[in-house]
Amino acid sequence: MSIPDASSPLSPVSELSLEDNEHENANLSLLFDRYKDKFTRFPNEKGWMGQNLYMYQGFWYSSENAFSIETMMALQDTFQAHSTDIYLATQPKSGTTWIKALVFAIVNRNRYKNDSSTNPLLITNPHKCVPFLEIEIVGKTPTYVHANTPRLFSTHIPYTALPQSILGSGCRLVYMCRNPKDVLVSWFHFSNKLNDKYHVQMTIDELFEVYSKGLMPYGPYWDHVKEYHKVSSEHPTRILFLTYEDMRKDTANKVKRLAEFLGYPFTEEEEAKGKVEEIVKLCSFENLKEVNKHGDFRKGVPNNSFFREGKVGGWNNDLTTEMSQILDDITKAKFHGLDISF
Ligand SMILES: Nc1ncnc2c1ncn2[C@@H]1O[C@H](COP(=O)(O)OS(=O)(=O)O)[C@@H](OP(=O)(O)O)[C@H]1O
Repeated sequence: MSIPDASSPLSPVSELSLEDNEHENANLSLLFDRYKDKFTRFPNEKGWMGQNLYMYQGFWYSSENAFSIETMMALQDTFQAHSTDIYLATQPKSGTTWIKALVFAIVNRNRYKNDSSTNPLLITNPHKCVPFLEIEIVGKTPTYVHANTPRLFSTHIPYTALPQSILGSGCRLVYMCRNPKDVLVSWFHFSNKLNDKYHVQMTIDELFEVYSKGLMPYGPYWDHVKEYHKVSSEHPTRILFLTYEDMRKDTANKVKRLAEFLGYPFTEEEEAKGKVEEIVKLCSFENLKEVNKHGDFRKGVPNNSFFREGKVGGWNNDLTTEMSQILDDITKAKFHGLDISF
């Protein structure tokens, strides 16, 4: 696989923008109406933010937003993967934004110079550099993803619910997971930044209650991780399984591993020139937080809501000893016999 060089046509940064518009919303509701009859008959329960979550093939989905059960069903019916695509899969709050930045930076390292007038990572949210798979299907097609190869997408969809064309395409997929206690606490702070959008607040006790039952969008957390872990151990050249904690501990070596896996290994010359460290710095929490101080990713979702403290083990400040023990017990039972540690 060749590395795009500086002579490849550049995508203007303006093309990376994925703003809502009325026309797209109309297309979206037409498309989604098709699935309503079906999913409203699925088992449902109240979960995150008091939303009705629907159970489909063992996982819970919300409805009527871009990350919905309708979107997932529409993707299953229509999405066409390319064998050169790269997919980044995560449970929400597990480091999605970071892995998007890293993979975008690795793949495009010869396309964008490290200057703040051209490099998208110095201008915009990593979520706009690597679109969610969901956005593609709802008509908000960013020109960037078609203009450049490989196409980069991210998704929170569980492995078994991915569109068949992804499963059969032979493309590469990176999965990143994170300590479920830090994931819960990250959800907690993020959710309460979305008051304008949802007009609800959840206490940590309320969130703990639904989270530990798996009643979150794309939950249960544990089953999501287990599925990707299993397929990664069966197909290690196609699916790379990473943890947020390992990435944090040894970012430079993990970036090299990631680059190799993706087919974009660093040359000796690049390493000697400090290219790996440059990418680590470009995608660091501090840098991305600074770039995303202002503005909204979507209506009611501020860019800065994706950058809180980026710590390993920060759950300590918000969870009680009892909550921690309950989550540890669930994790121990669910991950029994698997080499997953945080
Ligand atoms: N560059 C970088 N390095 C390390 N950590 C980072 C980085 N960018 C974001 N974060 C932290 O990731 C948490 C948000 O998770 P996600 O990006 O998965 O959220 S989302 O699913 O896209 O909504 C959230 O974690 P918490 O700080 O614990 O809430 C972010 O702070």
